[in-house]
Amino acid sequence: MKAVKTLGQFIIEKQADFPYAKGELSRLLRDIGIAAKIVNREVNKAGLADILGDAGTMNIQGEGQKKLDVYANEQFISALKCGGECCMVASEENDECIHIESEISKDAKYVVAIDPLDGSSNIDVNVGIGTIFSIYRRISAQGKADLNDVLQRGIEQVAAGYVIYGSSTMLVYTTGKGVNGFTLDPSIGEFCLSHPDLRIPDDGVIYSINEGYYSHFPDGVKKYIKYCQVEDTKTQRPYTSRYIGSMVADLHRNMIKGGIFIYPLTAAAPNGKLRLVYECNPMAFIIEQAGGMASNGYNRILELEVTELHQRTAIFIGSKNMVKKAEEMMTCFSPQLTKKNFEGEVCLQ
Ligand SMILES: O=P(O)(O)OC[C@H]1O[C@](O)(COP(=O)(O)O)[C@@H](O)[C@@H]1O
Ligand SMILES: [Mg+2]
Ligand SMILES: [Mg+2]
Repeated sequence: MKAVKTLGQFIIEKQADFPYAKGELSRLLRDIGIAAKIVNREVNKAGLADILGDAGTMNIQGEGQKKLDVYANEQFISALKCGGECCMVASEENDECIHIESEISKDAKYVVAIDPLDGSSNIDVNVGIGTIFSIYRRISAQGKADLNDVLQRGIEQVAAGYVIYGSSTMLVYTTGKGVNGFTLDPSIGEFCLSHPDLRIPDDGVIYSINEGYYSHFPDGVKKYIKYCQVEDTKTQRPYTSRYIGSMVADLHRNMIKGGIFIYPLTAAAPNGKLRLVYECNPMAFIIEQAGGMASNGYNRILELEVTELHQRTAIFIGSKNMVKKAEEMMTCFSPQLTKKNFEGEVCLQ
């Protein structure tokens, strides 16, 4: 019989990798795991629990919030407050950082950035959704943490992970020593190790991009899409197009099967849509740790300067050789695309 290893057991075992650590990061990961289970419980009975639909409020980015966005945000923040290992949270759903100044958190060393519910447009239709989190060590001196603690470049992340609420619920995370995946066993209420040492294939046959915006894409992206569609038996093209519209679900599939996920700058979103701090950096850390690559079309996502909490970026992420090919197309057909020169770009049809 195969022995079951729970997330809690795994975290404790892995603490040996950090001999000088005192267990704070382990407890922080445990707190996130607890909140994920609570959110999962609501997601699983969403149609019954008056938790579908709009909350009637907007976040700072002008996006209408769903009830589940608000619920998940509250649950993760509350778990981080109760856990005592986090001094500040940055969330997609809050304009400003939330300071945690309770007695138990006053010496906390970590800050957390979170997208509590990723794939909001899929909530009401029972399609895979997720949570994304990123953990940094605070860099400010004692006292109240400040914005700079969370505006660190992605390479400074201590840990990152995602939860996917799909046909099963999984928590996948890295602390910079590979990637491990845990499936929630509902019968015992525990995340159990199911995908040890996850690796993304170097090549893949799946490309994921919202092709409905094709006419708004930069020329480099259009050329790459055409490349994906051209018949070539040697490289197994044409590739398959798969787009769920939840970054977590699209990337999780590509992680397992191999593939690329792209959300470029578009004429309608000239800064990109996805957020660097709590969507792109954590996913880039995970994918790189699994052997993949993440770029904004020209540069490594993890090395981008972070100047704003809700900063957006273009992203090309997934199997190494696919991302390299897409970068090649960007460099050739849309060299150094920025918001400024993109607005005037004449797009190829
Ligand atoms: O509908 P679009 O423009 O294709 O955007 C889909 C993308 O937006 C997101 O839903 C944004 O995330 P949120 O739901 O957290 O705002 C991604 O998960 C997804 O990849
Ligand atoms: Mg999101
Ligand atoms: Mg979200």
